[in-house]
Amino acid sequence: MFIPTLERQCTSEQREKFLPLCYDYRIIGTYAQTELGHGTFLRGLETTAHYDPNTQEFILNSPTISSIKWWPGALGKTSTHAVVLAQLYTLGKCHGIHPFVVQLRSLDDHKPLRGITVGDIGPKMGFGPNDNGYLKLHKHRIPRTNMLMKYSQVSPDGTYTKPPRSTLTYGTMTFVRVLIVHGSAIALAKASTIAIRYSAVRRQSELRPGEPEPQILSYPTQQHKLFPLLATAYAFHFVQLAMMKIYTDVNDQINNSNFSRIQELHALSSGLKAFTSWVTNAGLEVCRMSCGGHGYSQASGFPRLYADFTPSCTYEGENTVLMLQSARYLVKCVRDARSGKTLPGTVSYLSEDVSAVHSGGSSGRDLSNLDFLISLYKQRASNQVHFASDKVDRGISAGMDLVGALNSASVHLVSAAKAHSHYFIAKTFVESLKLLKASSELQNVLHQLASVYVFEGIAQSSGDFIEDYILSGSEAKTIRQLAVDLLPLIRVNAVSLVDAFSFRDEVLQSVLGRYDGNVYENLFKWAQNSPLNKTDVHPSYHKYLGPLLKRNQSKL
Ligand SMILES: CCCCCCCCCCCCCCCCCC(=O)SCCNC(=O)CCNC(=O)[C@H](O)C(C)(C)COP(=O)(O)OP(=O)(O)OC[C@H]1O[C@@H](n2cnc3c(N)ncnc32)[C@H](O)[C@@H]1OP(=O)(O)O
Ligand SMILES: Cc1cc2nc3c(=O)[nH]c(=O)nc-3n(C[C@H](O)[C@H](O)[C@H](O)COP(=O)(O)OP(=O)(O)OC[C@H]3O[C@@H](n4cnc5c(N)ncnc54)[C@H](O)[C@@H]3O)c2cc1C
Repeated sequence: MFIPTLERQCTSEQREKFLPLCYDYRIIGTYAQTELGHGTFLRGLETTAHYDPNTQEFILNSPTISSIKWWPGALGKTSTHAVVLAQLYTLGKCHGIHPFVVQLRSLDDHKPLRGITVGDIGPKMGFGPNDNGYLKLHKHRIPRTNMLMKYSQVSPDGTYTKPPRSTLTYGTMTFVRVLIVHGSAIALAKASTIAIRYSAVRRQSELRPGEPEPQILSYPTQQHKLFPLLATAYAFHFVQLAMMKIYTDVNDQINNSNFSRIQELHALSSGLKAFTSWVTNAGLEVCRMSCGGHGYSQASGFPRLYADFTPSCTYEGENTVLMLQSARYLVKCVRDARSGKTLPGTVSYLSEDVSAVHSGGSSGRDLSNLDFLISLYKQRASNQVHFASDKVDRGISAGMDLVGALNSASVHLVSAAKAHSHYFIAKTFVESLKLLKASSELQNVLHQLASVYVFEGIAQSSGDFIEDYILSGSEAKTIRQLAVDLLPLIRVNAVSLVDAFSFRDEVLQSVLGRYDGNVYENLFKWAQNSPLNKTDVHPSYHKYLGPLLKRNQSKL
């Protein structure tokens, strides 16, 4: 995050000064924004940067215990520099959060500089090798030119020039949220690879006396656990491509001072980061548990995969908060649509009248047709957004201010943002396959994946579709059955579909997911390396177990 922030927030002179140092690894940096007391509420950050026109320096301070920077990756022991987000004060006025480059450690002996106290925040659930750290600043001075001044400036006499948009400071976070969508796709693909390969190797239970124990991948329940997640990994692959394209297009516009789509990008990236990381987080656990006891071993690769992925739901914007950000924009779009404004691409459906198109219960609708089902996802999203938006309006009519009305409707706003994200993902998956240049056989297999993703997505949220009369109960039941009917067809290609992710064994880090499937031999070999097996009799025997046993034996 250090380098992308410099790339996006530096003037051209600052780029020339800082970026070569980063690219050549002459300095190592981190992004120090979060504090002990604030991670989500950025306007509440307490670190201060007071401008001293006499020396043309900023004086940085951590004025309170809660202002200590806390969590930034590699801050504790590794980084020599940081981008520090601080409240800018100049000529006695506060101008809000701004980014500053701060050197933390000497480039000679790596010792912290004067006014800098840094350290590791202690063991965490995962990311063991990463020294997430703390930073306490005490009257630490940096040159005026260390404030990143692409969008806002402080002149030598302390005069402040404000940015075209205050939220341009938040640009790096949007970029990393887009990366996290990619991270979700990768994590779920890894977990699917491990679980499906292992399920093809593992044989368990005797269905009928005398019959060989079947591969657990042959059980419909195992397929029902794993194949929708495999399909989701493929869906997220196509979504992250679409998301990155939108990000790149909007970022190019921003670089040409066209800020017209910055809100749409923020809302989409927030919703997709939250949606994909929540789904992946839950999916990793389903994959682990589908591997039985061996899934719980470090040898499976799941414990580390989960411990390292799960903070994706928290960092870079806590998921609930991001869903609320997305929903806030959707509510604004409903208002804009009602006042006749044209809505941008990813939200234009909110100005369509989808209510009459499909009333549930009419017979003869082709429930296996993906284009038709995507229109139902659209209707569900539109209904939920309008419902939540009407709740906000009713709150305001009842005398609340906008913030109060948004807060009182926030549970429904999160549901609406989830439905919006889900619609975008399902639509993107189906549309991406149409554009794919692939053999008919491959198209057929991918169509099976898209179908099971779309069917299962409705089955798992059928209440949404039934409550709004988008589907009748019997239609929802039919779609649930369509998903189950697809499972044996996907079974045929399941191992090939995870092999297609082509994770090397060294990357997958899983004995269960080995490409050669030679699990038991390698589990036994892996166990030999357990530290406890260094000696046949563990030293602790002589201190504890031995004396205990001997003492009790003497009583016999
Ligand atoms: C190539 C291979 C790749 C391989 C893939 C593998 C990748 C793996 C993943 C990557 C590694 C991940 C490592 C990351 C480690 C964690 C780093 C961190 O956590 S760092 C720390 C992360 N920390 C966080 O994320 C902190 C989360 N908190 C926040 O972002 C903010 O405090 C807030 C958004 C919640 C509120 O902000 P506040 O100032 O109170 O704003 P208001 O709510 O009052 O809304 C005012 C207006 O601003 C608007 N707007 C807001 N944001 C944006 C935006 N970004 N833009 C545009 N607009 C934005 C908003 O819509 C509204 O508009 P309107 O309605 O008025 O028109
Ligand atoms: C592994 C890891 C790495 C990290 N790396 C970095 C880094 O490199 N740099 C950096 O600056 N930070 C980093 N962070 C910090 C991270 O960005 C924050 O933890 C994150 O932004 C969430 O903020 P918080 O911890 O204050 O949670 P909080 O915001 O306190 O969230 C706690 C609860 O409050 C709820 N909540 C908060 N606000 C609202 C609201 N408005 N409406 C409804 N509910 C709300 C949330 O939904 C959540 O359930 C990292 C964190 C982790 C875990």
